Amino acid sequence: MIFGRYPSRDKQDKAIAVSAKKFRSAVGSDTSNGLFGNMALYSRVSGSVGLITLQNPPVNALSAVVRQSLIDLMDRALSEPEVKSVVICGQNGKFCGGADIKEFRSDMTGPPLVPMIDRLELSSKPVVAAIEGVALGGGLELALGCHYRVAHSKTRLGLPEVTLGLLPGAGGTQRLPRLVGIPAALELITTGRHVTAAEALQLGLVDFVTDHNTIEAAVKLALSVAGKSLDSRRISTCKCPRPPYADALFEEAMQRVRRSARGAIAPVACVQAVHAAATLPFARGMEQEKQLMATLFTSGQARALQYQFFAQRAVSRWSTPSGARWDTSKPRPVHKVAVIGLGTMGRGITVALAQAGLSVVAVETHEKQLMEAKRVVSGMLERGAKRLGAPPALDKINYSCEIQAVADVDLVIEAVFEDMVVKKTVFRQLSAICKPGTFLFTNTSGLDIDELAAQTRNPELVVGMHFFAPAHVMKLLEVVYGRRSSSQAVATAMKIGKNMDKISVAVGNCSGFVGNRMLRPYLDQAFFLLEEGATPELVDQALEEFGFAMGVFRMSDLSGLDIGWKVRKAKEMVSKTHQDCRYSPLGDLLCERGRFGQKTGRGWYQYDKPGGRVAKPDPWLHSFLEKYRAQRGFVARRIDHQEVLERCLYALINEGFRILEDRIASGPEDIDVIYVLGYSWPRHRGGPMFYAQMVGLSRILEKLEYYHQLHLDIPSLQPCSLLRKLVANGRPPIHKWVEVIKNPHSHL
Ligand SMILES: CC/C=C\C=C\CC(=O)SCCNC(=O)CCNC(=O)[C@H](O)C(C)(C)COP(=O)(O)OP(=O)(O)OC[C@H]1O[C@@H](n2cnc3c(N)ncnc32)[C@H](O)[C@@H]1OP(=O)(O)O
Repeated sequence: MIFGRYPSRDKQDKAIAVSAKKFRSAVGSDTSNGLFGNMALYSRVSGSVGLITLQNPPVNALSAVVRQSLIDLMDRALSEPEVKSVVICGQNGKFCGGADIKEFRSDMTGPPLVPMIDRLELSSKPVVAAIEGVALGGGLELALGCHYRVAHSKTRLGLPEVTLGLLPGAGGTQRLPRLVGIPAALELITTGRHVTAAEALQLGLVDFVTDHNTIEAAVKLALSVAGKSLDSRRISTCKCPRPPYADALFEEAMQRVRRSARGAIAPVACVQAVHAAATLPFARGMEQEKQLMATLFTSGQARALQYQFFAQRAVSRWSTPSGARWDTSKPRPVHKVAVIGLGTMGRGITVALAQAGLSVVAVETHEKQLMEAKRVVSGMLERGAKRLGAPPALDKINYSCEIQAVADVDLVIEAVFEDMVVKKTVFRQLSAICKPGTFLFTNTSGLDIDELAAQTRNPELVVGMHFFAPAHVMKLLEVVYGRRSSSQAVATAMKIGKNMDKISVAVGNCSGFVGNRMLRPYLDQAFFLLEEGATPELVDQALEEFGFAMGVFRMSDLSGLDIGWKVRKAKEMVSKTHQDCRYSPLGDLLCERGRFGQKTGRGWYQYDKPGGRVAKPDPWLHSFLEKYRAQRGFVARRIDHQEVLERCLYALINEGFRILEDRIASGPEDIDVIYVLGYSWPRHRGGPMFYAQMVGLSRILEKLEYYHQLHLDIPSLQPCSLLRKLVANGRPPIHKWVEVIKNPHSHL
């Protein structure tokens, strides 16, 4: 099976995994001292080197038992007179993925990391870290407490705590700037970026990089430095290099994180902690780090970010209401894929597939458009390859004007225009042309998968793939199963998504699926607020202060008002009279006046020219809104940010509960991952469903009831029965909601 953007990585991992074992047997290690707590192994190698191997699969996280084992084994190495130096490594080719994040949810027990690392650094015998696979967070902080660091060339290193709402609280904020300097430390700690071994070497983060057996190289180094002075090797005793422009550097870093953090507090605390390293002695800097960490550790933002970390992993364990599951459904091998339609989405999908190592047949019916697509796709591949330092996968793609060219592929991704009639025609053609068993996937943002499947001979082979633009960049993929999609088709779509380096979420078939279905009531509320007296600026400001990258109107201008207009016209919403149910024609009226957003230079805002990007309030729009309100009997009133957030977000959340109730998403994590990765929901707020839990389900229910009473003609404000049920069931924590959904009589 050709799967994986990094086809050799598994092999490499396996090779590294055996290296510690092989090394021990090659040098004739003495493991008679046995295992300690099963979380770290001690052996003596090459006569005088104590080798400690962390053993906590899958990533050798520093759980309480591992920390205790490490302390015990270090004491042992120090007490054995034959041992002159120590090497620390991790089992299965992974040095250490950091602290055990699962432990953060409960009261922390076991020995704390900070004194453990301090003691390690104080050791009279040299300690060498043999770093393979990953050294992240507490794992890298452990390595920084060692006196030497040897890394395998394929290792990734970093301090990603900021992405979990924390800072590197085991001395990382104090040791890293002393080792690599303030500018690099600031960048790495505030972004959480992983660096390659080559970059780590350049920065001075590691002392030596090897392509061969890392433990062998580390032991060799340990033997050579035994007995030598460690004075200059203890990072905590080094002075933090402070460039003359340090103040400006911190000022600039603080401005940068405030601008980009969208309200997240951890990046700001990270800058403050590094500032302490630059200005205070080590011990006082550590106190500062501890204080800042204490605030972050118990914050709602940290809980939200850690929830999102696990949610992004949990979505791969998909299930459907019919009983299909990730662990019982096997994907079918796929070698050759066709993409039909090379517009913006088709091009991005082609790039993502080729980068994943798959052979692609790219089809566009008109020669001129095909050539243009080829030029653009090649450019995208070349730019991507330059970034990754790899050759571009140009030879993976064959271009064709003939749909017959797809006859022998294993899988087709149709990416033609978002129009049911056009897509149905293509599906009928595909069903006739493709070899038996070919999967037929459609890229759509909300069309009915069952209707398309009904055009084919084998509806079980049809699945929806909702890509997000740009398709080769965006991490999210909604995999949409229809009523008749086979579990193998779903499993294959999920696997292809993973190969394209995406986080795929399996969802059921309904209008708009999960993401766009929830967006509808959110957008409606924004329009209604304009009718009632708000301006686009006010609504956008409230949403951007909440943490969205862009407010709803700026986003609408960017993506183009005409897109939604076409959909509404197709659904005959524009021409229909809306009697019982409130409908705002504001978007339609703007489109009728040619105001499509940035592309026409006018939309909810004005721009200096068509294609301009800087949104400015538009006096024309304000007077248009005034006239509109007067004509339709709306009396403008003062609307504050709180109402904007409650109306827009609670309506969206309410739809999320309906989606759970309808079993379109199998759990709240699916919705939250979709919203964070696809709709710019602020990650530090976890996602809409996690946010609902943080706000309190009773409050959400109460507010929805309140607004629904005021606006009986807006059904989306009517609290859904699942929300009522959860409140009636005592507001269980988010991970227990599914029990209530599956068993409506549950009292948990
Ligand atoms: C007072 C406190 C003092 C000090 C605090 C120190 C702070 C830290 O160290 S915080 C942790 C910092 N580390 C990280 O953020 C790394 C997180 N992990 C990853 O980035 C990746 O998992 C990876 C290590 C790069 C491996 O990636 P991959 O091979 O793609 O596997 P995954 O699917 O991501 O993970 C496999 C499996 O392991 C679980 N896991 C990973 N890291 C941790 C961890 N640090 N703690 C607990 N569990 C971890 C992950 O959840 C997966 O399991 P699932 O069951 O599938 O969820």
